[in-house]
Amino acid sequence: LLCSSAASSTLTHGDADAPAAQGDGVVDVNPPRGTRDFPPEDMRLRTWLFDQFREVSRLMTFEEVDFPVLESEALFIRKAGEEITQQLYNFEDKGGRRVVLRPELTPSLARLVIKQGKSVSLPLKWFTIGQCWRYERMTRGRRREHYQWNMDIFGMPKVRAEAELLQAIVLLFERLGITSKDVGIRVSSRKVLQAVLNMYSVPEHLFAEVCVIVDKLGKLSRDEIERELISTGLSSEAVQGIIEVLSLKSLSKLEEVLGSDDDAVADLKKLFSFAEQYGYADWICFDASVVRGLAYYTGIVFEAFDREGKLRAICGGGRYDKLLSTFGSEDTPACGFGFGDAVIVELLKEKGLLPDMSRQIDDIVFPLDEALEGPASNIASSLRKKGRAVDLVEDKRLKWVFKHAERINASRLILVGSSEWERGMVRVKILSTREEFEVKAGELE
Ligand SMILES: OCc1cccc(Br)n1
Repeated sequence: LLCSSAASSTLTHGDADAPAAQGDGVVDVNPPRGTRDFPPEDMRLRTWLFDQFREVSRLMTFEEVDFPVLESEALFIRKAGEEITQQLYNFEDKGGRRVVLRPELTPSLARLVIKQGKSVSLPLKWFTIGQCWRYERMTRGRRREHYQWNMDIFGMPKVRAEAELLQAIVLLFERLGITSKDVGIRVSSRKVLQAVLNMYSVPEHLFAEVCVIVDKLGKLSRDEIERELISTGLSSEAVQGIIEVLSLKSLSKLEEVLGSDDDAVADLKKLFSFAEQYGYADWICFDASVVRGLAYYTGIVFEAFDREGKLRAICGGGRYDKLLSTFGSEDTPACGFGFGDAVIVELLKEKGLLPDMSRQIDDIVFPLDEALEGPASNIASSLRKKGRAVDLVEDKRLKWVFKHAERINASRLILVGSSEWERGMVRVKILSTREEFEVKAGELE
């Protein structure tokens, strides 16, 4: 199929059913820009990572849910200027419906909670792992898709929910061999910002927009942030007050500014005391500058970062008690996080923690001549029914079979040869010890 003259990554096509040709009749075999293929070795790594996500979800007794990658655009139309809503992978389907490839999972989770209505009892602890999309001008060459593990708790109004979610994140990191020396989790509350805006009588409807701007602290210059805040109509005193409070890194300082009976202070003190009991206090730190970039957060917010500061946020989340009413439903307290599949792999590479992802199988069954292909099928079949992963090989020279066994880390090589078969036997080679012996075919396990 490969066109001899074209580069190896292109295909020619002869027949009418072949994919539409581009340019001079060759199809680009690369996936669409900003997206990834997962050939076997990459897929083994991804499966391993997702298995860790699932195991932590099991330990935390979260139930897995799923929903379509395709969602109604209406679920993501928000006016706060978030990057995520400005890069919607949106289009009109053949029925004239406005749809999107979802950019995040929380709105779908919320939609499903609303749909389930009274049929579910609270609190709900749900998780999902799903591909999310954004259409970003490829100027920065960034990816347009990634997979996210989301853990969300509905119907738990107190900071117990945040404490549970933080434990899930720490359990995950520890399973991957990452320590609190490698990663920290910055924790704050949007109620801090709410308190400051109240001090300056900033109208409620500006809250989400101000959060989205303040989330760019550290990404944009302070002047740029101040300009954007002023452009929303905030006074320069309010802007200075926001910047000053959000630079606080100590909870006691925050208490001095906001007072002990402030909601944010009470929530955070409770959360940090829980952290001591859970045993993950050395992972978390108060940082008032954390607001996260999603408009719907209303309370505690958090994000995990690599302490060397080389990477983007590893995961992040927070409380969103008012999201459901934006979909016309009764509000239900809610809290969750998203954990992407890309930054964590960059971190594991940095730390030399990528697991060995080479193939491993149990047995290779190989008939030494054509007349024994039938018995070889029988042997392979019975071993598979006993739970052995069997690669049935034929039409190959024995030298190739030994190389193949090494390549795919087979534990045993089972040779079906005519002299042994006449006596009802097969020859077994244990590849790790080179041990070799005959076994009755019917007694192979
Ligand atoms: O984290 C924002 C985001 C959303 C969808 C796809 C990708 Br890649 N990144």
